[in-house]
Amino acid sequence: HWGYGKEDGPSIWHKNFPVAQGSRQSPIDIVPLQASHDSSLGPIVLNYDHCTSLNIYNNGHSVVVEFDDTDDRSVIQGGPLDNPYRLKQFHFHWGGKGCHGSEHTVAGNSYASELHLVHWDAIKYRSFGEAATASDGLAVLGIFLETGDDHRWLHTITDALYMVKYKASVTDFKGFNPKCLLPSSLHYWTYPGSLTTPPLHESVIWIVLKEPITVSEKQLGKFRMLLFSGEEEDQRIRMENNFRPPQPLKGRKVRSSN
Ligand SMILES: NS(=O)(=O)c1ccc(NC(=O)NCCO)cc1
Ligand SMILES: [Zn+2]
Repeated sequence: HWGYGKEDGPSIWHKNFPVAQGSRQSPIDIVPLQASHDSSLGPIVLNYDHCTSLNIYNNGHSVVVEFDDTDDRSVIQGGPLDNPYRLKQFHFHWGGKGCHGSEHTVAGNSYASELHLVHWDAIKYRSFGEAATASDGLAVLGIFLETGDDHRWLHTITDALYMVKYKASVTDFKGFNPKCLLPSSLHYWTYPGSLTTPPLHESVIWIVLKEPITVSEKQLGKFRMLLFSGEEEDQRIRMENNFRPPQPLKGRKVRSSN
């Protein structure tokens, strides 16, 4: 199976997932000065007030908070999107102690971590699975995390991580609204890309916020106590550096909201 190690990491994924060498792969290095400002790009609008988080689980690659996406209770719309897209889950990517772990980079600089809020177009497609294989089926909102002061709301998540230490462990996680994880500005870059993990489907409209949120090294350290490995496995492999490096732009245009 795929992972982030020497033998099963991003440089090997193309063997089982040839689209890894496709024309619209993610993440990318975003070069602000080369992004084209597009005045037709309106603001993104997040309607998360009636969102219903269900559980938090360790899928062996990241820690994921899942939402009830059986109706349009929490959606993202506006910006480059033609329809409202339903929130399905969010998860993180991070580095090892002291080194960086974001997936997207900005003018070659990486952040300590990156949060992905994954949405799908439930107007046009009947399921997440169907949307995930369509060229415009998914919209992922990327938020950079930099280290500094404690984040006042992230502890709700980090306090639950000990419950999902091992791969495939899951626990209830109700009443969490990810709106508390947004920075003050919703200015963004947007470009057509892919899932950043296998199956690497080229089905994502990426919306990457320019402003990072600040979390403490202590809070980020709690993500690193998670394990890639399952409870029954004898090897205990710390979950860290679960990020794919930037991929070739291949002529794609990155647009800037403003
Ligand atoms: N890192 S990412 O591009 O945001 C991403 C989001 C969803 C997936 N896959 C997913 O949601 N599969 C649904 C069932 O596992 C993979 C990568
Ligand atoms: Zn991700």
